[in-house]
Amino acid sequence: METIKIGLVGLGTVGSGVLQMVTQNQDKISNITGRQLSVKTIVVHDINKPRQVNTDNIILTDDLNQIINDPEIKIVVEVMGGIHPAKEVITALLNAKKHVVTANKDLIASAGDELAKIAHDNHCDLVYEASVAGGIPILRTIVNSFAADQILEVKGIVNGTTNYILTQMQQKNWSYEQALKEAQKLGFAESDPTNDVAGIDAAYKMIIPSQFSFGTHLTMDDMQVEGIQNLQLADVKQADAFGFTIKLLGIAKRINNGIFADVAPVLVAKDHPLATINNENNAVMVTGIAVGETLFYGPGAGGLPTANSVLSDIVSVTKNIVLGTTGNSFNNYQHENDLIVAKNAFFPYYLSLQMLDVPGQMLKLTKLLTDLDISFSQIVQTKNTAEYAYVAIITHEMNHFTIPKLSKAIGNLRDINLIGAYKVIN
Ligand SMILES: NC(=O)C1=CN([C@@H]2O[C@H](COP(=O)(O)OP(=O)(O)OC[C@H]3O[C@@H](n4cnc5c(N)ncnc54)[C@H](OP(=O)(O)O)[C@@H]3O)[C@@H](O)[C@H]2O)C=CC1
Ligand SMILES: N[C@@H](CC=O)C(=O)O
Repeated sequence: METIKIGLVGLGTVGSGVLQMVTQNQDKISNITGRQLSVKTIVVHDINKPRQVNTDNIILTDDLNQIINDPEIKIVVEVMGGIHPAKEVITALLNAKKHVVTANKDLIASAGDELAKIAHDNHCDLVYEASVAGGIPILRTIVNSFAADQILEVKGIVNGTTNYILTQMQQKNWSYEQALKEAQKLGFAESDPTNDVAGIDAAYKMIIPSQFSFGTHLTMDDMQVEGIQNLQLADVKQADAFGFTIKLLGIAKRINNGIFADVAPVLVAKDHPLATINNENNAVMVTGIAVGETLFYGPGAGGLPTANSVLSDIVSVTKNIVLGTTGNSFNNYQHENDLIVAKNAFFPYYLSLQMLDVPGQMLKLTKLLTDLDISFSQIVQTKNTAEYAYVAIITHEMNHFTIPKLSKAIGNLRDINLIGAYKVIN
């Protein structure tokens, strides 16, 4: 049987999982594709670093040219991460007529269109199933299974690290720092976890299925992005008392002819399926006009789950090589949407405030809310410190542009502070 040689760029959490899966699943892969696959060369940053996987009979190098100039290597997996030099690496690989599989959401969200054109011009495949929600096969599902339906909304938990942290904080009372450290040890977090906790990793990921779903390329500037770094344990507990679990959610929804997209902590009703997604697991809910609500669940991070998505891409590229059908875009749907439609987005909100505990304060607060047309269904006031009270409110549906107005109005006061303002999903 003919063998297709593979190159890897990166041998960390995901690269090691890919090497392990290619080695251990030979029989099934060759049965399906009619080709043997074997990893020939791996490019890493530091060739002297001890490795947790067996690299016997594999060339381990820090020189990308050993892949670029090797005509035997047809498919290259980029799992080094980051935007630079990954962009230059993938460009060079495509120009050298290598098919590329990547798990790099930062890069695909930022420069996916440009790289797809380079791939097309070189008759090469560029595929990236693992870039969104790790082990959940969501992108190919949207391409194939939602090909004819009109997608109205894609929302979900698409960052494993933050979901792991929130779960440990909620269920085990771990501190934020303790939970983050463990997520790093387990290989879920990015090498610099800032993007995870600040919601940026989730925003990069939301850009990709949004493009597949709505045909419109969002950029980071089209989205409001808020992470979990400022989330207070008091709000986690109060949300729980109100009957909600706080999750970092990405939401992209069609409103009239436009798209609303953001990433932020959201209070999710405890009986909503997304509230039950714990640890590093992710879930993506896709709502189509014809099909209604669908939910895709699985591990969103980790070596082997992510490697499984990479392997599904490798198998698909291999089939294309065998059939002579390489060079087609992963996603073909293009559609003009107005991106600035967010003014029509309405949600109930959870507001938490700290205010000086003196007579007349509650009246002052409710007047301030009324002036902004904010009405509410639940309000709780508890003693916080000797001087201050903590107030938590669930509002009726309101325009999300009201939040900056509220923040500004409260910012002018000395005796009331807005601590948190999070959307609520029932
Ligand atoms: N970890 C996860 O659960 C998931 C990760 N991803 C994505 O997969 C990609 C890889 O992530 P992960 O495996 O966690 O990352 P790691 O940090 O564990 O591994 C990165 C690898 O890339 C190598 N590398 C870094 N810079 C260079 C360079 N300039 N030249 C050559 N090699 C380089 C490193 O080499 P060395 O070992 O010598 O330091 C290392 O082997 C990222 O895009 C990430 O966002 C996607 C889904 C899930
Ligand atoms: N750091 C990411 C890894 C997968 O994309 C996450 O935690 O989800």
